[in-house]
Amino acid sequence: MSNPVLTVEQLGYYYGPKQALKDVSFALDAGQYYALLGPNGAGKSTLFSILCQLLQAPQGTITVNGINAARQPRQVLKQIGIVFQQPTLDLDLSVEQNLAYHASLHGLPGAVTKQRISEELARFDMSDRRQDKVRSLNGGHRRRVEIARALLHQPAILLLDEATVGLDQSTRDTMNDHLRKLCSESGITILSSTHLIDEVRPADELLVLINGQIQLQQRCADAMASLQLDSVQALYRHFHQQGER
Ligand SMILES: Nc1ncnc2c1ncn2[C@@H]1O[C@H](COP(=O)(O)OP(=O)(O)OP(=O)(O)O)[C@@H](O)[C@H]1O
Repeated sequence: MSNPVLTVEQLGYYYGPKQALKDVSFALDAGQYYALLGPNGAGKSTLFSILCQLLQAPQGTITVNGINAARQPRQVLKQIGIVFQQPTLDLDLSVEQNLAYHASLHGLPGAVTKQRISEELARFDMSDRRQDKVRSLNGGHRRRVEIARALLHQPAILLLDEATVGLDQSTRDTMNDHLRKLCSESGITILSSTHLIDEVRPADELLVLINGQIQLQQRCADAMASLQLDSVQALYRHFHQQGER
């Protein structure tokens, strides 16, 4: 039987009269890469803001590793790492200082912090940039540091909100390779939102969110096969047209 790391049930959210999420339900398994695909305005950022407790949903239930987020919010936050759409590193601090600050917010002791920083920077091939100011890094390397930072407290789930926006194609490809490897090697679950169809790979688990509603949760290749569609683009078009109706 599957034992989901994250369960979302019947989530709803409104901005005034505008309903941004409607009856959103899904479950994520450990060690999988999930692509959350949806056009601008679909509700991806709203969903992420609720998952990391920046917004409170008036409807629905979120459970992480069996812990109810409404009842034990801090316990759940410890299980979640997030990289926001907008960069949030301090450009005038070094890579290490940025990471150490995050570790202190999570209450990690000094020795553990040093070791985790070494491990995460090594994972992203960034060890030699540890003492450099973030300002001196290119966009792709800054993103790597943000992802390393989000992993320092060893969350079960990593949320990436359009994390590859603004990066060139080859940097995006490298980043996407890194992220899939992270899931298979470390057992972490990644939920990565994007409106870029070419970021989704046939082996990914796919969640399609349109107009605040989940239209599909299935392995991308399986969904293509069952609908007899020959590309991720065609699959997305299919659900986009359905969502517009
Ligand atoms: N603060 C807000 N006040 C009013 N409406 C909002 C607010 N934030 C988002 N919305 C609306 O809620 C809906 C969902 O927005 P959201 O930003 O979650 O979508 P998204 O899929 O993340 O889009 P994008 O890819 O453009 O970031 C949209 O219709 C948006 O206009």
